[in-house]
Amino acid sequence: MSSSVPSSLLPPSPAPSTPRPGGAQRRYKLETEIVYTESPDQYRSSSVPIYQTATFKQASGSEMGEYDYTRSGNPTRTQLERHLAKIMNATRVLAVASGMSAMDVIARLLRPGDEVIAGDDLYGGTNRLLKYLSTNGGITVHHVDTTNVSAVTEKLTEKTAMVLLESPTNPLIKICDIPTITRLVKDVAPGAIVAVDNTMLSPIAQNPLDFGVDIVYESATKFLSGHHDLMAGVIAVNDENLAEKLFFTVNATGCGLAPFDCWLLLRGVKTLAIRFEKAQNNAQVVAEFLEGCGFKVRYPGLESHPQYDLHWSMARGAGAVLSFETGSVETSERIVENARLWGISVSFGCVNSLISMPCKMSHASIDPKVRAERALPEDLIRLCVGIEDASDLVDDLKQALFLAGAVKGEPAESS
Ligand SMILES: Cc1ncc(COP(=O)(O)O)c(C=O)c1O
Ligand SMILES: N[C@@H](CCSC[C@H](N)C(=O)O)C(=O)O
Repeated sequence: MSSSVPSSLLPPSPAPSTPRPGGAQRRYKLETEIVYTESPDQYRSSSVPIYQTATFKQASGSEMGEYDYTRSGNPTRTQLERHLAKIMNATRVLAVASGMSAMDVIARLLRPGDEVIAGDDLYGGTNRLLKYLSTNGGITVHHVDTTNVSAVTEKLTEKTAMVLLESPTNPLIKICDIPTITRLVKDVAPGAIVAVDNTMLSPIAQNPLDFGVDIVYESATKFLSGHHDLMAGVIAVNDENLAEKLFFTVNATGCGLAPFDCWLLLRGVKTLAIRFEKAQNNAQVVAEFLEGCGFKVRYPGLESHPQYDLHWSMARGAGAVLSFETGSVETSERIVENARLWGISVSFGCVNSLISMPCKMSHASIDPKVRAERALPEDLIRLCVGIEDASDLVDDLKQALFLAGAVKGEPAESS
């Protein structure tokens, strides 16, 4: 990289941290790196300053500074991107306006005639964008069961330009073998990009870049920020050419994350480890409770999960999102409506616990016929577990299940 390239455009270094100026560099454990941010601020401010500005003045008409215009680069965004690069084991991270914006930037690598292989269970918004591209962009999209490696490889051809994976999937919590699929894609279609949506786990629990995938992206609206107070997306890569292509689109389309949202995300990410651990512990308690009630529960923390061993070979945690079926849409609706502590809301990764019916909410944009073909149960309830007291969460579910007629017995403490 030439030294004439402004540092706003340089790949953020995943270099070790230097907690004391001039002191020895050291790579700390992830939980430590997450809270430690390096800042070149002239006043050594503890919190990274918000550069709430659209433009930057230049020294003269011919001498251009590091930054000129916030669409192209902003110091607060640079700090965020460098921090995320460190915790995502990436050489370059791009912070954009939302998770779908991240997906859009990645999708602009595709050309008419290209083929994409994606899951048959995936976030509804991703499905919608892929559908749009197949209808209007000359892209062929194959939706396959990614838990079956052969189902993916059978669709690989010289036209395959991208393989798009979620693991766990949203909302059926299916797990795919990311390292094996990546290796096979690289063997058969070396030019194809493997992109993984890591939103369900975040870098604290899984890092697909370590398995050799080309791109990891996340909706930072979820765990990374953690409070449902901003929309953001992040794209992480280790290939500088790829990074430049993606950055071109970010700059050309103007989807870079705004300075205040960068600051909020930087603030939120510092508590990721502690939030995630608590939410995940709660999710385990809730999953075991529901399984104990006799429901079919989908959660990789349960040994009954069909890809339990595979999941734990890739991930350091089970996450805080689980889903279960009740056998009846009406029963599920009653459960959702009787929950009090669990907010009826889309999204996940928030400190508050949420309950939803994917087919009516987050995945409503998928045609009902397609949902049926892909065996997405209409009665599915998705729980996005937060950091409240676990017994309060279980008590609230107990009373909702009882009032909905989904379980027999006495309602729990539900005054
Ligand atoms: C797995 C997954 N990926 C991507 C997205 C898109 O993120 P955003 O809502 O930030 O655009 C979502 C949710 O919206 C999601 O659940
Ligand atoms: N109306 C929104 C729904 C957003 S769903 C958000 C999140 N990914 C989830 O899974 O809950 C839309 O149409 O995109």
